[in-house]
Amino acid sequence: RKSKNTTEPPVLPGAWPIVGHALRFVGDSCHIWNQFNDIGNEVHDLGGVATIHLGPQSFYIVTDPDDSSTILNTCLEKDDIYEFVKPFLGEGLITAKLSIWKNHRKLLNPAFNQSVLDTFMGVFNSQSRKLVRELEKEAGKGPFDQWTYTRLSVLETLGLTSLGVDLTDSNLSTQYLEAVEILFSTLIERFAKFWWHSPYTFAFSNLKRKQDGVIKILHNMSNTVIQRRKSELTGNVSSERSIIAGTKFKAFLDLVLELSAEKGAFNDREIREQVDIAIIAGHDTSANVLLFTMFLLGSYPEAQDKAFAEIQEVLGDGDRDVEKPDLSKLVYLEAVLKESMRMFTIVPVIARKLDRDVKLKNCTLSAGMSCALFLFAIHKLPMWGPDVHEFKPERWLEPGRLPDNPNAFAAFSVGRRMCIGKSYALISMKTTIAHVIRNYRINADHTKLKLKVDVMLKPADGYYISIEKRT
Ligand code: HEM
Repeated sequence: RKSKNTTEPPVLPGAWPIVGHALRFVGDSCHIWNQFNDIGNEVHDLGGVATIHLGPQSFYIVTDPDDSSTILNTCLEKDDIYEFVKPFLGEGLITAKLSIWKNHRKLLNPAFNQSVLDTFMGVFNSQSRKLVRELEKEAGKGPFDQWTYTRLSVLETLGLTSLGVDLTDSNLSTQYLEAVEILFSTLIERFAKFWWHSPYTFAFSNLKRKQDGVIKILHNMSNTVIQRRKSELTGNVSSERSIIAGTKFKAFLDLVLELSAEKGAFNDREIREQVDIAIIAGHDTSANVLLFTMFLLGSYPEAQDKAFAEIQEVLGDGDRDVEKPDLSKLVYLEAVLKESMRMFTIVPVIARKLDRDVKLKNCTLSAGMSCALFLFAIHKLPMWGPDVHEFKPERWLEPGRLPDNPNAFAAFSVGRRMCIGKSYALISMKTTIAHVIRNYRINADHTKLKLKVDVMLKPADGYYISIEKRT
């Protein structure tokens, strides 16, 4: 494409005729993750912004935190690459076109208000206790994969809080979790094969047929959730939680249903899309951060001892619930979570469509182009210090240890399209870890961890830890 822009960023060396850099991505999801890392380093060496070509398509890659923040604050339109997931998520918040997103985000923000989140503390505690009970069967028995336990727990918690439905009794959740994994693997396979980027070529692939099958299972889950909640509300079974006591706020699904019934804000398809987004964005993210965090605590016994000591100091020796005032006192635990998200940025890359020319520090990006923001690479820049590759929760607490740059941490993204569930995630994760660490000593070995990117960053061979009951 011809651009009038004369200050374009450099092209990453090594492009081949016609295919450009696409051959770098030929391989499995571990290989793709390794390529992301290498490309992140190469782009950093080129000044933090560069262009890559995947067949006929070109992407800017950005690893500079200030440039990344400029883009995220200027361009709110999601890139065409998000079209891959639209058969599943439609115009839900994550994938929505800007014109739809503006209105929907404004309508849905109140469902994540602090007053709503406060009312979830009971569920966060009871679900964490349930997880602790479930884990008991693994205590003292050597390494096990904590994947199923934690993801199921987080999914059920999301059901009981934002969605207002009890999914603890159904095997729908287990089926759903398996389908999500398959969907993510099909998305990354499509990304790696640029000739399938076009919906016209993709339509003829076996991969598309496989994807359609799992999307049916995923939509079955959201339709079931909506039906259950609707019938509960009509039967007035749980009208108590429908309106959060003492506030004008409602939890997510109740708000969506109310806005639909009273203001026609969402049609049936849009209700399902919002529920799909809430489930996928709300469970897989927090569950992955929890899994990586437990893994890291198991690998760094000193950090685990410090976290345990803090939990005992704040909650006492007994077994009481984590309450709202405790959350702000669990400062080391918060540092552990942030450091875990820095080390393992589970949403490693996000992308925007540039709807205007964007002037950055050393170059200007052209309107109409795609731009991938390498959040994981920002978290590994030399500005984090010589110990950038080490797990050091202390860096979040000791003055002068963090980069001066406020854009250096972007695990929840930045700007107006950043994560709507950030506070929900932090509160629920803190509560869960506090209960788990209070009950078990974790052991793990991070040196054996092999990573892959399946849309989200994940371990290639499972999240193996072992646990011992604390006496
Ligand atoms: C530790 C956990 C989480 C992490 C690291 C995380 C990260 C992110 C990131 C990086 C984005 C931006 C995506 C993009 O620009 O393409 C995002 C968006 C979003 N997240 Fe989260 N998230 C987490 C938890 C949650 C939870 C618990 C919920 C809901 C209950 C949630 C709901 C959403 C939604 C709806 C969006 C789209 C926002 C918009 O475009 O307006 N997330 N999240």
